[in-house]
Amino acid sequence: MSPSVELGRRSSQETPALEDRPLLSVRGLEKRYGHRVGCTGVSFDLWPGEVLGIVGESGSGKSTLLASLAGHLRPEEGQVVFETSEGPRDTLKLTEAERRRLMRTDWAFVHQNPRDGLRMDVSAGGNVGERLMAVGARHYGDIRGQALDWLARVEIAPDRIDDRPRAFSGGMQQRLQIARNLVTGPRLVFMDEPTGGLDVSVQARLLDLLRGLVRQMGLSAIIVTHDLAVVRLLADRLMVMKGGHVVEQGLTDQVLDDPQHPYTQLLVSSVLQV
Ligand SMILES: Nc1ncnc2c1ncn2[C@@H]1O[C@H](COP(=O)(O)OP(=O)(O)OP(=O)(O)O)[C@@H](O)[C@H]1O
Repeated sequence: MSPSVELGRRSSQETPALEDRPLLSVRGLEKRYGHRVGCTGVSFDLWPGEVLGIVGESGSGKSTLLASLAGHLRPEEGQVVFETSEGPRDTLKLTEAERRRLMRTDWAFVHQNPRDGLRMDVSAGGNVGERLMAVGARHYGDIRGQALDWLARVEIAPDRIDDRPRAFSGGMQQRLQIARNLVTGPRLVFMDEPTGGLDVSVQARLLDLLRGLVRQMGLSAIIVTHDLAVVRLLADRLMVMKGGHVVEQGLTDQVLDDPQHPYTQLLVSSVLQV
């Protein structure tokens, strides 16, 4: 059985070819905290293999948007339509069991703090293997083999496979979290400040690694960051947020080299002055 989530069915007649449709289609998304706006009026399409960066100052609504897209928060308005292997589904209308299945199969979420995305009392190999088992893998030798392969891909030495993440550095923990998320070949990866909280040299190595994996695997990803260097390296397209609104979106190089909105101009020039 395909590891892709089984959600809804449409006949091939009414369903155009997969490549003709976005992987994720978001319309009019709004999340409020009481009277305070978290994010509002957010609409965009994400195409297969595309990486979208979301940038903005602290409090602009980036994390709220990401959490709303990934189903961690319940938005009050809007649609988040994902192209499942069985056809498009509005993920805001999934049952809790369907949503959890989606998070184990087609979707992955890389948290800023690896502790939120790893099981700290389970070995490195176990952390990677657990996600494989969640999609049906049962053969111990295969699971350990794939875990070893993925540890190598994220540059963790094979002799650390039985160590627990708390014995790892911050950078290693983040690389392990990435291996745990990517081992099942998700089709869409959400990343919340994946290089945040790391030393500059560790950040650079992680970014390099992420860029390699994104390209090799043709991953579709949505990456929230306040760091324009991260989106310059990773994102095909950029969305700039301010006060819960998207103020500008477009191709990354276009937005960064020729920003149209005064807020984006400020954001870009403040980085250039550093
Ligand atoms: N749990 C919450 N309860 C009430 N208001 C919240 C909550 N979480 C976020 N907000 C508010 O929603 C708005 C957007 O916050 P959000 O955390 O999404 O911004 P952000 O761009 O991710 O900021 P940062 O980069 O600092 O994480 C802010 O006004 C914030 O105060």
